[in-house]
Amino acid sequence: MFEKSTWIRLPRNVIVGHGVRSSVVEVVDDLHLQGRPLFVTSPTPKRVAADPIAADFEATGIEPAIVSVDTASFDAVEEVIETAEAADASYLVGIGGGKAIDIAKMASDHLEMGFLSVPTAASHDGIVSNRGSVPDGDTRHSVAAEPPLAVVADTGILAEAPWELTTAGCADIISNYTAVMDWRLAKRLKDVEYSEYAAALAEMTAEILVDNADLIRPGLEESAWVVTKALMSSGVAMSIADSSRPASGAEHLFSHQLDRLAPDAALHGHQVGVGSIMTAYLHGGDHGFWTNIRDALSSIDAPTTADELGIDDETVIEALTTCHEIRDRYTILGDGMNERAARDVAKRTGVIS
Ligand SMILES: NC(=O)C1=CN([C@@H]2O[C@H](COP(=O)(O)OP(=O)(O)OC[C@H]3O[C@@H](n4cnc5c(N)ncnc54)[C@H](O)[C@@H]3O)[C@@H](O)[C@H]2O)C=CC1
Ligand SMILES: O=C(CO)COP(=O)(O)O
Ligand SMILES: [Zn+2]
Repeated sequence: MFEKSTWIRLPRNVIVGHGVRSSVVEVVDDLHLQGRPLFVTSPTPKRVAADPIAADFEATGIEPAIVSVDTASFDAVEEVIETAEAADASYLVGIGGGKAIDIAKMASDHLEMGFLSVPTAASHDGIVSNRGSVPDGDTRHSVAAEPPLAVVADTGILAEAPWELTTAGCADIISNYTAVMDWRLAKRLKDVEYSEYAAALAEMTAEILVDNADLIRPGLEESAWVVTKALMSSGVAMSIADSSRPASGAEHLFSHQLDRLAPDAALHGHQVGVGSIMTAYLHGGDHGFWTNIRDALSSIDAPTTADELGIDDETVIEALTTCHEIRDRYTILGDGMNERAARDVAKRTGVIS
């Protein structure tokens, strides 16, 4: 008897393009959302997006509540939940980088309220996904959360964000190559749940981004367009899989461990990019495709070495040898690398000197 079933949760409206920031009010109307919104943001995104969007709401007689969060933590999620209850908010709007959006996602999951995702940086592929990532004890990876009802991505705002945020988004996408290799390996060795559609979409997204690398240049609004579409597509792959597997393998374990060992040293996307160079090497050896990953990253100005990440060599080795422990996710790292092997891969790929 056939007993499989699947439930794919995706946004109903996705609006991307120049000046679409001013469509948020209309999108809320289209979704039939009533009452007062709570904006979840952080200092710069508040200035560049949340305040002008609040003015649009005020012009219609609705005064949004606003909470500004600085770090991705359960305390911040709690603060948002309390603010939403105190303000009698009926839905949330996450406005900012990955952390603000993740906090909004997790709080809305808890509050059983809808939320909208309004990215101000094309820096990560959680813009659309139904995953939220907040450190919890010894873990640091995404968990199931509320998917956005709608995404409003204004390419004008995204193009004006610091360039490194965009290159981080590109690197988060390029890392899909190794994430999917890890997923296939885990399917073969451990028979984990696997979706060919989600894997193909994640890989194709990386491929299209790399093929369009020439269009990705600082200050070009078209770059924001190309990168944002890729981030959306990668997020959809995660939603199809109902897992971050299509976009997160050992390179993400490495990055999550760096977050714990060297907090705030580098952007998420940049860390996973460097991780991906090394895990590509582990998958393919000397003649593998790791040089393609490295070259794709450097073609869009993303870091390819520990030095460029601002992280010292020994921290890289520590992260490589311990990161398999932070999550029950089988990858090319297997049951862990020893120090000699870790030093060897990091040196051969030029990540450390
Ligand atoms: N839930 C998911 O599926 C995923 C979650 N993530 C999570 O997202 C986070 C990484 O996101 P990021 O955006 O890299 O970090 P972030 O949210 O910390 O943003 C980096 C900095 O850029 C600032 N910023 C944002 N927009 C700006 C603008 N327009 N102008 C100037 N500054 C601006 C932010 O305020 C922040 O200070 C990590 O916590 C990661 O785990 C990443 C991928 C997927
Ligand atoms: O960053 C992500 C995908 O790019 C989310 O993955 P994690 O589940 O490893 O946090
Ligand atoms: Zn990521």
